[in-house]
Amino acid sequence: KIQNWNKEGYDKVTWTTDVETHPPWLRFHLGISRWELYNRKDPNLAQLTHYLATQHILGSVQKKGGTQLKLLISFPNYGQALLKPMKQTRHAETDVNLFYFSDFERHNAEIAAFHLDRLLGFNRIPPVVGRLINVTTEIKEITTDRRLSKTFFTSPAGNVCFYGQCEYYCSVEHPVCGQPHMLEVSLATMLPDLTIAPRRSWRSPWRRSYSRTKLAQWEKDPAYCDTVKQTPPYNQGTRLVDLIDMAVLDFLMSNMDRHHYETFEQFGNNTFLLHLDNGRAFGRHSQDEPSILAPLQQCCRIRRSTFLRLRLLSLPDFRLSDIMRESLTQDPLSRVAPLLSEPHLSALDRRLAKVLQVVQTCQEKHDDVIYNDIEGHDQGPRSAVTA
Ligand SMILES: Nc1ncnc2c1ncn2[C@@H]1O[C@H](COP(=O)(O)OP(=O)(O)OP(=O)(O)O)[C@@H](O)[C@H]1O
Ligand SMILES: [Mn+2]
Repeated sequence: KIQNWNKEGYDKVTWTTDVETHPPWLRFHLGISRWELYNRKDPNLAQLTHYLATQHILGSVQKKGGTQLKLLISFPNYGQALLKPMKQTRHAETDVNLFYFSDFERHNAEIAAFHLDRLLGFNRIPPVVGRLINVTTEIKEITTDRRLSKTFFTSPAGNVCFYGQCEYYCSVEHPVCGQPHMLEVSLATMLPDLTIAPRRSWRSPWRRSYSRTKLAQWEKDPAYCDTVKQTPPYNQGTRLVDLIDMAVLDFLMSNMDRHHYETFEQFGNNTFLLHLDNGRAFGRHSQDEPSILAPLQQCCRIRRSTFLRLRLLSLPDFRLSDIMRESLTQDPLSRVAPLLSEPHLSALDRRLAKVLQVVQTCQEKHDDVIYNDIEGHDQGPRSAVTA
């Protein structure tokens, strides 16, 4: 209907202060709290991902920031998404001779990370959904980005490809290709603009060296956590256990690339940590990377709520691999092929057992391992099991 569209293809804005009139992305933005990005029971979540997966794409341009190629997608209701393309076949394991900092990003890792983070009860990753897009009609023919459009070509196999302009892997040797037009991508809901909700970026104390030859301090000093514990903001509140939550998430999905994390500035230091950028997770299922658990192992501390959730997910009736498999079937791309192969799903169970083993070893040596974050809080389903 012509009257509902202005000339650029955007919907007519009819929002008022009434939430009922808001598009899902705006509800999501307005629902961000000091403690979590979204409420897991909020029906808007399904709406939001449904819109990302189905709405007409109005604009596709390259997104600046970061090192690998990604696009910013615009929708008629003024919503936006961060697109990461499929760069390697879904189940390809990372080359054993590639360093973590040379690994390609995986679109299915972004999707699976969102599901895992939510099932762990964290709610710290912006909702992500998979989509099959037409590279020709939904990027090439509509982009206003000259730097991007210059990089399109037809491959020898007759597929439509592009590579964009960025720091790593943006070259004709690393093309992103449709088949011949259709391409699997991940679409992450965009956070509120930085002008509205500025974020602070923090370097992780357990950041890797990003060098072929050097070790980071935490890899050399077994008492490293003692220093961190005394350093603001880790010396107060939940920041240290939040970092350990992040390490647990990363160990489960084998993400070695957590160099930074972000927080919303307006909430100060007393707030949750955003788990952005999970594209290098789920690269390998046949091996685990114990060093990712260093924060837990070295600090011997974990939130009670996290510990209880992990124990629950290790029980046969709530097995992590089973609920992940189930959860991932809600994603539209699961119709093309499962988003995580069975070996990746069983790796989750194996790693979960390892996390619980580390906690147990800690408890044998210390008596302040479990950080009680539950007392005085709403006794939600997380407390269904007692420690
Ligand atoms: N959902 C989102 N909404 C808004 N901004 C985002 C979102 N996800 C990521 N960003 C921002 O985009 C930037 C790049 O994203 P991302 O870290 O995923 O890319 P990258 O190429 O892997 O970056 P790097 O090479 O630095 O690890 C980040 O600085 C982050 O602040
Ligand atoms: Mn990255």
